[in-house]
Parts: sequence; structure tokens; C-alpha cells
Amino acid sequence: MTEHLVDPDVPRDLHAFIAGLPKAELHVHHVGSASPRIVSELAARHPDSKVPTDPEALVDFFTFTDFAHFIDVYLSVVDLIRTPEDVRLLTYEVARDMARQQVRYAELTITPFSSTRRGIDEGAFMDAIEDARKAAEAEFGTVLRWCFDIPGEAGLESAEETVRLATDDRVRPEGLVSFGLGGPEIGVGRPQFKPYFDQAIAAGLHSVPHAGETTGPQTVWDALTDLRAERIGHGTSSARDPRLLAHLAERRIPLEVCPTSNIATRAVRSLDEHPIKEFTRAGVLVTINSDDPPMFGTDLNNEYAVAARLLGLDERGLADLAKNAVEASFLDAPGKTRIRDEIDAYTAKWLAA
Ligand SMILES: Nc1ncnc2c1ncn2[C@@H]1O[C@H](CCC(=O)c2cccc(C(=O)O)c2)[C@@H](O)[C@H]1O
Ligand SMILES: [Zn+2]
Repeated sequence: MTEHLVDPDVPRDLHAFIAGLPKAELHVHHVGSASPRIVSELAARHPDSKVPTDPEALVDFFTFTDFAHFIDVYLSVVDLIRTPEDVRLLTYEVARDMARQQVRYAELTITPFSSTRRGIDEGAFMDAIEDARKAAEAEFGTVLRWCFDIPGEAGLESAEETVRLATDDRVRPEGLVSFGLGGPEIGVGRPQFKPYFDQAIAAGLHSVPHAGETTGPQTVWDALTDLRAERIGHGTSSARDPRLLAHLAERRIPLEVCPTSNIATRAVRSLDEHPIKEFTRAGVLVTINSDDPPMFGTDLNNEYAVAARLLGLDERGLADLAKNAVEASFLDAPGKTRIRDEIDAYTAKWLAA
């Protein structure tokens, strides 16, 4: 258990339960998952960068004044990923951190445009993530799948490039399952990305855009209508539209909720004001995620502890939350059954002890 992440309002027993609970994670960014150790290592490899090499200084560097500041800092970390070896190291180490938290399956959001535009060869990039994926599965037992996202603010050129990399059989990696849209939402309307999502969906990919993180519920409606979203990244502002909540619940469209992220980027004022409870009350399928864990001073286990506090959950409630993520994932049926069974067995054993 990471001591600084122990929520004093959550019993230590529950923290221990969470630490051993088999989990799936559906909303977590590749570069945003770089641990302070990896960031320091990459910053030392590339000394012209403005990213601090000292982990203590990183805590300050990762304190954000608003969402735009967060994206600014995020891009300075993106600038540290310069070679296929950087990509491989990052991916492999991210999987190791996940395995330590008993993450059995993760859909990792990768922004290939950010790497190819910085000069990394696309074939070498795909080989690097695939090598790391296979090594992680063999060595840690953590299954990784990819979501390629468009960095919306970088314009339609980035959408064009992302959909090409996601659908061209000569480059598209085996582990790719979904297509997303990230970055700032203000001034970056969802409907303009419809043709790219149509193309990705036609190629067999699932649609998982960010929406309603920093703008209102209309963005979520647009993501559903124009981008045919199967899950919504964040969807925080859905709480302001009861008709939307009812729609999400009725269609069983999951929300990928990332509580600490929303506070760190100042999308929500405080954890106590987070609408997660309104989501569950409305019957929406809620999944718990960490988004960019080291940048937000969190990890997935801590997000489960936060959810336990905000939703008043005990062990069974937490196990149900973990099973929500399995249900909402793009794993095949046998894969889902395997993790669900593992969650049930772990919980039964814990409660019998
Ligand atoms: N909470 C989040 N909410 C939303 N997105 C998040 C979140 N966390 C991480 N991201 C990532 O940030 C990227 C943003 C990258 C971006 O805007 C941009 C703009 C112009 C140029 C370039 C470039 O690379 O040259 C990049 C997204 O694609 C997404 O994967
Ligand atoms: Zn995100």
C-alpha cells in the first residue's frame, strides 16, 4: 500500500481489500501513466527538456491551475518520448505498475499522432507498443489493449492521421480495440470528428470519446449521436441533464469516471462535489479509472478507495464496481468470465477469513 495514498476516511482493511482485488481499467493514458521514476529517467536522457528530473520537483510541476495548464504540462512529458526505445520502456513499465495493483486487463489510450509528428517512425512505434504488450502479458499476466485517440485540439489533420494509423492493415497493431478523442473540449466540437469515427467503426473499432469532462451535457449527446460512443470518457457534466442520465442508464452506456483527475484538472471543485453518486443513483453503469495517475498523485487502488468513500461501499460494493469495468470492457466473453470469477473467488475468501 502506498502510504501517501491512504485515505484516512476509508478503513485500512478496505484499502487492503482493494489492493488485492483483481481489476480492469478502461480509461488510462499511456504518457499520462509514466511514473516519476520513468519521467525522471526520460528527462535525464533528454536534458534539453523543461521537465524536472527530481521526483520531489515533479510534484510541483504536476500541480495544475486549470485544464489548459494540465495539457501544457502533459505535452512537455510527451516531448520526452523521442525514440521507439522510450516508447517500449514507458509501455512496459506502465504495465508493471498495473500488475502491482492487480490490474488484470487494461485498455490504454495512446495518441500515436503525437509520436509520429515528433518524428518517430510509425512502424517502429507500433512494434514498440506490441513488444511491450506481449512481454507484459507473458511476464506480469496483465493483458493490454489499445485505444488510439485523436488529440482534437491538434485539428483535423490529427484525426486524419490517427484514423489512418488505426485502420491501415499494414500499420494497425494487433492489440487495438477502440478509437477515442481527447484533449481540451472547449472550442473543439465533437460533431466535426464524425467521418473519422465512422471510418474507425467500419474497420471494427469501438467508439470511446472523451465528452462532458470540461464542457456541458450537449457534448455528451454529440458524442452519442455523432460519434456513436459506446462508452463515455468522464461524462461528468451528464449529471446536469436528467434526460441524459436516464438515456445512459437505459442504453447501458458506461461512464469512465476518474474522480481525482477531475479535481486535479479543476473540472470539479472538490471530491465531495463529484457527481458520481448521482450517476449510480440514476442507474448508470459506473467504472472507476485513474486517467493520468502519477500526474494526479493517484493510482487505480486509490480511485477505488475514493469511490468507496463517496458511494459508501463495502467489500461487496467494491467487487461489484470492479465487475462493472469487466462488463464495460471490450474483452471477449471467456476473458470477462475469467476475471469475474477471480473477483468473486477473491471476495468470498476475504469475507470468510
Ligand atoms: N483528462 C484528460 N482529458 C483529455 N485528454 C487527456 C486527458 N489526460 C490525458 N489526455 C491526453 O491529452 C492529449 C492532448 C493532446 C493535445 O491536445 C495536443 C494538442 C496539440 C498538439 C498536440 C501534439 O501532440 O503535438 C497535442 C489527448 O490526446 C489525450 O490522450
Ligand atoms: Zn482521459
